[in-house]
Amino acid sequence: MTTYFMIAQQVMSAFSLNANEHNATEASGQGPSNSTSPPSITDFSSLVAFLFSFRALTDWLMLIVMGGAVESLRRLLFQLYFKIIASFWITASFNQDDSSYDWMMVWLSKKSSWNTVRQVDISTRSFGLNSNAVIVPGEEEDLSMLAGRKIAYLPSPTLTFSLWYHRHYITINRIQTQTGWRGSQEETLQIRILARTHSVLNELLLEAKREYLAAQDQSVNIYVSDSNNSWRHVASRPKRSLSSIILDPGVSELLVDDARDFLESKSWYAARGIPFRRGYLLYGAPGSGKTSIISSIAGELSLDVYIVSLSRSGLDDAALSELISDLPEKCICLMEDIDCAFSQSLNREEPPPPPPPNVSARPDDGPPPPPTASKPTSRLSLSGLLNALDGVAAQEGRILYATTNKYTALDPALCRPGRMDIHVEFKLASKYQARRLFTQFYLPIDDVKTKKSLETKGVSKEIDSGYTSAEDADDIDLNLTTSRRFVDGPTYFGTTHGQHAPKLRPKQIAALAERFAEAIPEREVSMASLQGYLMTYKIRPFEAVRAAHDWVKSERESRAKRERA
Ligand SMILES: Nc1ncnc2c1ncn2[C@@H]1O[C@H](COP(=O)(O)OP(=O)(O)OP(=O)(O)O)[C@@H](O)[C@H]1O
Repeated sequence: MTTYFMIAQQVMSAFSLNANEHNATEASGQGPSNSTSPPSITDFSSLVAFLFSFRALTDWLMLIVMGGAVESLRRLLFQLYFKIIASFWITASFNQDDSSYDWMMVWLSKKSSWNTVRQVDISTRSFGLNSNAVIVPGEEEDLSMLAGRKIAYLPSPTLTFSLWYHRHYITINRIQTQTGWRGSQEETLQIRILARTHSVLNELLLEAKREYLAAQDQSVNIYVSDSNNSWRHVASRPKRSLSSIILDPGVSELLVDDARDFLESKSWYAARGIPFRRGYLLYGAPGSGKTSIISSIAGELSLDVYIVSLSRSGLDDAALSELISDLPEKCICLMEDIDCAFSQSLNREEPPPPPPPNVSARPDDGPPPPPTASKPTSRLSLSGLLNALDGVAAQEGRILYATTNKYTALDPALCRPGRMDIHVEFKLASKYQARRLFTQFYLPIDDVKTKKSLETKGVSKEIDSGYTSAEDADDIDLNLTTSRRFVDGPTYFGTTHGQHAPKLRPKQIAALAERFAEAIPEREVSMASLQGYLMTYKIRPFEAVRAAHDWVKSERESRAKRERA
């Protein structure tokens, strides 16, 4: 320590000497010099010599060691302090891309404490919900008819919020981090709970998940793969009842029962060492209900649907394998139009198609060449697809549905059991289907049920069933057309929603449906076109029956024209 005093003395004496010299110069009348006069060389050299003397060096060393020790101690104390504090807290982070983030955001948005917070974010994001789980109080009554999107309070990302949950103090932070140079942001929700054990976090998570799923009970979640090969939630669709899809007798039951049985048989598969996977190949005519039945089954079994678009640009074997292995344990994986995944036929034995004819070589007056297949956009190979379906990385528990209109174009390896366990053909409409579609179209069972339940609750208000209340259908003007010309109003074609169909008695509908089915030839038109036809007669069931013969004739003609072309 004495060294420090000596150094200080040396420095002081050097400077005081300098100052004396400076004063003396000014006093002698020579005025201040422009250049600052340096301290004398002997003083500096003695100072430097002193600073680097052995005694000084040991003192320096001691100073460094002591400083280091004090700093280490300070850091240690702080670490200890944070560890002690952290031991009272449980911190959970929820990444924006994960479903749990949506659960928590919906859970938070429903906390009444947001009503009193002074700084909040307002959001119209539904977090994957179709329902009114995310709303600002009072919105339901005032704006629900007008607002397509519900609004909610969310914690502002700039502040830390706190609330009490089951007598535990919780702080909430929304952390936004810049992820790319293009300014894209990633958000993490961080929840800290003042608790010693995880039980309160478990409770909170289960509550959030339960509430979320309850709000979502009436919808099916749709996920698609994005360009980064990760799954992104894109929509929640209302569940479609199985009875609304009219297939040949037994087909719906076969598909649903088999899938349900599969989901309950995990241990059976494990005991026999068989991969716990199931594949269904739905093939046949376009517009025959393949996609519709899959979405219905998803609703029936409460499964999310993950759509793999095989023709997506940039999708290669590795990306597909990554996507499939990233599927959740129980879900539906849907590959639509599996035959269109490749530019070439999905048959390994078939040679590739010949190159398109040279345009200049074509005779000028010759017929135009047949349209060539569109350019391949995905870099997927058949073996890549086969590996993704049942390779080592393939996800257990998933149900695969593949649809195609060209069954014979598929490679046998793709269709073999283990990859596609059940193949179901979807044919063009039968008379049975036509009859049931007609009945369903003009006798909406759900509306009848809703009306009944409202009546039993004593609600006298007439509900809008989409049907006129004419009791006697025979009184209806059957020649009513959907095209109307008002004196001053617009001219339009189609059926406006305000126009209602006559309310028919079940017996009348059955008789009409029978006549309608007689007019529809067996397996000639698709269910989708039948549905389209009935839509044009939405309010005119009698006319729909009367015009059915002509419609079938015109359908045949246009099909023949298409085939000739
Ligand atoms: N069997 C059916 N019962 C009720 N509606 C049907 C049926 N088949 C088709 N539809 C209706 O036709 C439309 C198209 O059906 P969907 O997309 O399910 O057919 P698809 O067989 O998947 O056609 P594609 O092979 O062209 O994809 C839907 O609006 C659906 O309501």
